[in-house]
Amino acid sequence: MSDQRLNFSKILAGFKKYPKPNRDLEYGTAGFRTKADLLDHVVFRVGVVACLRSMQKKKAIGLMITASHNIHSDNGVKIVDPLGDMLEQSWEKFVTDVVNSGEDSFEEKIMSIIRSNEIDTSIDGCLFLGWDTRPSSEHLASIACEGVSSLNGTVTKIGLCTTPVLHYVVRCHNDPAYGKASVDGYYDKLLTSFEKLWAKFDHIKKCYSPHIYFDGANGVGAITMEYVSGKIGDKIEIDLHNDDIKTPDKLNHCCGADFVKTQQKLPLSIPAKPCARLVSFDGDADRIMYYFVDPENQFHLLDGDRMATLIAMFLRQIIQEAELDVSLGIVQTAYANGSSTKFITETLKVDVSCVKTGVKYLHHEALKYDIGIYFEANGHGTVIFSQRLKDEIKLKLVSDNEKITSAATTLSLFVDMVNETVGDALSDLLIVETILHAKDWDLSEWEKLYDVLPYQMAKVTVKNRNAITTTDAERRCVTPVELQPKIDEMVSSFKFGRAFVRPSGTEDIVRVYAEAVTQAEANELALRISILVYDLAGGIGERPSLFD
Ligand SMILES: CC(=O)N[C@H]1[C@@H](OP(=O)(O)O)O[C@H](CO)[C@@H](O)[C@@H]1O
Ligand SMILES: [Mg+2]
Repeated sequence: MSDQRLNFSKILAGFKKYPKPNRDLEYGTAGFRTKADLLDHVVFRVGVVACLRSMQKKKAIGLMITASHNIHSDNGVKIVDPLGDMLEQSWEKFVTDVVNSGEDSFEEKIMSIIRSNEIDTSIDGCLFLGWDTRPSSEHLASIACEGVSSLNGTVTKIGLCTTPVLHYVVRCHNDPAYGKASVDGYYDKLLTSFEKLWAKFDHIKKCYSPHIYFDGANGVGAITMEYVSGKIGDKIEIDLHNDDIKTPDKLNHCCGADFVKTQQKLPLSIPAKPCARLVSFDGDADRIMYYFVDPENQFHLLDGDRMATLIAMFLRQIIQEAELDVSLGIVQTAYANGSSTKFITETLKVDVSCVKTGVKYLHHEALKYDIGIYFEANGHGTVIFSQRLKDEIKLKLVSDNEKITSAATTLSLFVDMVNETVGDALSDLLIVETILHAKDWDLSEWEKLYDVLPYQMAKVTVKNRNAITTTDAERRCVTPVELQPKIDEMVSSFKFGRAFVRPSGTEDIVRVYAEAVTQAEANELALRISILVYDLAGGIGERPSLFD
């Protein structure tokens, strides 16, 4: 181990320059995320640890500065592992330890990471850095660079980009067979395969309308779609809205995928044009929502569950046509609507599994299938394909049977249109548009696949949210011990009732989810469970009330 790189005085200088406030932070499902002005010390230290991770893996690592759908004054940082996936879980603890350490203990913490991971510190750390449109992002990115430099690592700045672009570029740098490691390479791969697939299904359309109204959340997704619109505008006309990235406080304000999903209503400035196809991205363009307003002015949402089922249905048919013997499965979380799970198992007859909230859990589970489709209900998801599947497709492409080669070509183009590294709103949009176009469907046809059960989500503030622990993919509560029996009793009095509670990984609250046969009952169940949580798990602030 050469100690030349380990110039602790350089790291110490950064620790002194960016002092840590009193409050400790934890690397959660979304990395570190909080008020932007509390993050200087965090990004410096994350730069240091990410550099160590790069040395350990002898591969490039990514750093993304974003707080996704949060308010403009927040920010955050996430580490991307060499294959473009989320940081391995064992390292979440290392990075948390360093971020929270004092000036007197950081050296020991860093040495312990180096020793326990047998890191050869003579290796050059290599990082790719991206950031979103937030006013604080560039400043934080430059401090992250200082952290990396303190270990003499090198940084390639991708600059302003979506989260999925950064994941993609990191993957391609380490695995050049996956694609060209640049923003242009990303667009080129996705859009070229989209155009070719489009041409395969270019028959007369009765139902599919080549027009979408797009909500960019006034974030980086708006820039993406402006570019994409110029490339595919001859196929889909994209009407851009919420594309003001110059006015910071507009970011995610009453718009974006998270707003649409949680509020179940139109975002600002999207026209309530009956039956038009409406789409929202979130602030860093890794989530997407489809929705429409019917002629009676009712709002209809097509969320992550809907996308997973649409994709499974399409791919199941193509793999049958290509005569491929491969496994196909969908991965969901407890937030997936009960009707979607029923439809997948009983009608589609596709394997479905449920995992804990957080994309890393879904991604990991999806790796078990040749085609693993994973989506959180909130619109974050993608599809991953095994090497075995990719090899089988190649064999089918040279089959003598025209139907088989045609299906294999479709599948091969589909694979290239997917950003397998992480949920990607653009890739998901291209996938959904391709399938709707191929099926000649509008959103109401898509919606007819199954009826969703009305649901309600609520938040309860408690003294210590970690007093709530869960099991069975967060569907059952273990502590406080008296809570789950009471939830069971409450749920049993509601037809098709289902409910669960879990501590949020990104906010200091407990989340409550309830489903029932009518909206009024789902609302009531959510409220009753919220009161249980408040009473049994140390609620603070105002007690949820049935009469407010
Ligand atoms: C109900 C919900 O939407 N939860 C979100 C939210 O996590 P919480 O742990 O619920 O705060 O943020 C995560 C990171 O973006 C995302 O993966 C997850 O789906
Ligand atoms: Mg996001």
